Amino acid sequence: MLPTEVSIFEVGPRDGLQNEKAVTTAAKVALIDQLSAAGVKRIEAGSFVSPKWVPQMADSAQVFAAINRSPGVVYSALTPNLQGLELALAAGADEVAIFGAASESFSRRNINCSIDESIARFIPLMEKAKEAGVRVRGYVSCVLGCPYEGEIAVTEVARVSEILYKMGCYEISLGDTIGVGTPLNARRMLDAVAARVPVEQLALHFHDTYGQALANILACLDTGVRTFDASVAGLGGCPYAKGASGNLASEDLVYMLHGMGIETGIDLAKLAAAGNGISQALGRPSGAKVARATAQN
Ligand SMILES: CC(C)(COP(=O)([O-])OP(=O)([O-])OC[C@H]1O[C@@H](n2cnc3c(N)ncnc32)[C@H](O)[C@@H]1OP(=O)([O-])[O-])[C@@H](O)C(=O)NCCC(=O)NCCSC(=O)C[C@@](C)(O)CC(=O)[O-]
Repeated sequence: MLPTEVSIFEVGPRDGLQNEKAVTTAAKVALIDQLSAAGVKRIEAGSFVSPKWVPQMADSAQVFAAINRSPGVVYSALTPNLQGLELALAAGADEVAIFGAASESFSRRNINCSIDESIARFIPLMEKAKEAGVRVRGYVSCVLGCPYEGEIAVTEVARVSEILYKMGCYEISLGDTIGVGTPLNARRMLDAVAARVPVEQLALHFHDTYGQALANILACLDTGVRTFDASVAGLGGCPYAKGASGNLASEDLVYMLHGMGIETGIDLAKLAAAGNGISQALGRPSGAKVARATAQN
């Protein structure tokens, strides 16, 4: 059965802007404030990773300090280790996200350790987050393919997802990091993970490299999954995934869902304005088809 409402997890300020060189802190803050004003309730506002690895996110504490916190909005931060969690807590993040992978090669390139080592690193983070009363989301990258290893077994995706879930992550976001998935294999992957983690605790995170992200979501909509990650203006990619392009544009996802009678709580015109604003700051047109369509009218 199709849902009547879903939750959109906005990753543009983090997943999108982690790849952009010249974005000011003020532009990041303006984007986040426009997103909350558009009715977005879950916003990944930054990450507390090594500034040597991702200098674009080095001002995340300043971003958290400057945003105009809207009641009912959860402002989240990406954290790879205990050090990141402590910085995120000091900055006032409402929740954090750990990130692992279903590919050994990607794990090494992205966080400089094996999958097993990453899990060991997450244990003290999970304990400290629990103590602090902060919820933890878990990402699994490369669920439909890896830039270094190619195809990834769904059994490995399900294994890593189940470990993160059992460690206490309240939600597991399944990332098609390089956007190579197509609808039938996206559905097969989700079914395999949902056999080991309750489907209501899963989220889908599709990059749109080959223009398949909406089709993939459509193929998975009747499974019971209720959370979809997307990035305003289609910003995104991963600095450690060669060839990764932007995420699915939030505007295009909201357009499709509203057209199907599925509520998101988001005002599409305001969301598109937020996407246009950050695209202007980046000096290029928005990657959202909705933005292009409405600009022509
Ligand atoms: C994990 C590490 C830190 C390991 O990096 P490392 O070099 O192995 O770490 P280390 O523990 O040896 O520390 C080295 C230095 O980093 C510092 N450091 C250590 N941790 C932190 C921290 N949290 N915050 C700030 N500084 C930190 C630490 O203090 C030390 O500083 P130094 O003594 O050299 O001056 C590094 O590899 C890293 O930061 N990686 C992050 C890469 C990243 O952010 N990738 C993009 C996000 S993932 C993604 O986009 C995919 C996703 C989530 O969207 C889903 C999908 O699409 O698939």
